[in-house]
Amino acid sequence: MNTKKRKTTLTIAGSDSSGGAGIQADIKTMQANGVYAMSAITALTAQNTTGVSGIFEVTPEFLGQQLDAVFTDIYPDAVKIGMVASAELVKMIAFKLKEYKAERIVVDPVMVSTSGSRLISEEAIQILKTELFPLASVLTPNIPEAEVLFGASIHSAEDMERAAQAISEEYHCAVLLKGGHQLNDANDLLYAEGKSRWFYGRRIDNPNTHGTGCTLSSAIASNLAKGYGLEEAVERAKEYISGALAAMLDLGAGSGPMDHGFDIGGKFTSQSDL
Ligand SMILES: Nc1ncnc2c1ncn2[C@@H]1O[C@H](COP(=O)(O)OP(=O)(O)OP(=O)(O)O)[C@@H](O)[C@H]1O
Ligand SMILES: Cc1ncc(CO)c(N)n1
Repeated sequence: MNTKKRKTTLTIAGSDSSGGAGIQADIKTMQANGVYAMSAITALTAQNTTGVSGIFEVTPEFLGQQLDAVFTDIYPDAVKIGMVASAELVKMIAFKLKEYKAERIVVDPVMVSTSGSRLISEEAIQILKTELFPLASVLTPNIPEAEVLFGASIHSAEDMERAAQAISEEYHCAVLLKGGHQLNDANDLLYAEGKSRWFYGRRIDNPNTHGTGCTLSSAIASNLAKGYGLEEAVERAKEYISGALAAMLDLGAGSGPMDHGFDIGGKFTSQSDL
């Protein structure tokens, strides 16, 4: 009998019925990056490329049950956290991650969907800061989220540097400030262990950007699970998202999903470089 092992990842996030963001984007990304994907769902959303029409949260107890089921059996090598709408759910996640001593935690502080719907309460943002950020290996805010955390607006590369450093120092974790909301380029800034590094991206002329944030954070978690250091994990994730956007999939009436099936030559799925 020939059996094999595989590196494992867990996404703790909301479901997107249209499959472009949330749990579905995370699982597609993890699969495409060669790791085994598991999920603990915080909420169901009724959502498509044009907007979010409903949110149905699970109870904190049921989220806890999902986390117990995963951690006591197939222990994840890395964890990605996405949409968590309420303070009680955030508290449950923090409690379980500490109980199970989870490592390699990527926190995407999802606040508003690509289509403009609010996905988190004000109270939950406060609890995220105090309970979950300190457990993170890296936080991945976009520019509007970083403005909320930094408390000032961000208009330039220098503003991004100041904000990433301030957030990193305040919450004692690395920060990847994503530049997808800039007009002319798609450069992301990593601030970790007292130094910053830019990851330059060519801006791809594709209006279908539903789930870019979920995809990037899941690709980073996959790479951390595979054993890459943070900088290399981000570099490879940036390459992955650029490829998924450049594949120019066009589905739905609004901002459509990316293409996770573009991995020509198995560069991302390969386990041989581990
Ligand atoms: N048009 C684009 N061309 C190239 N890269 C892009 C483009 N849009 C976003 N990205 C990249 O996608 C990643 C996600 O960034 P973005 O700022 O869009 O996240 P987000 O706003 O959290 O995503 P979401 O829309 O899912 O909430 C970053 O690496 C960013 O540079
Ligand atoms: C469920 C879910 N998580 C995250 C996002 C962010 O784009 C979204 N639109 N939906």
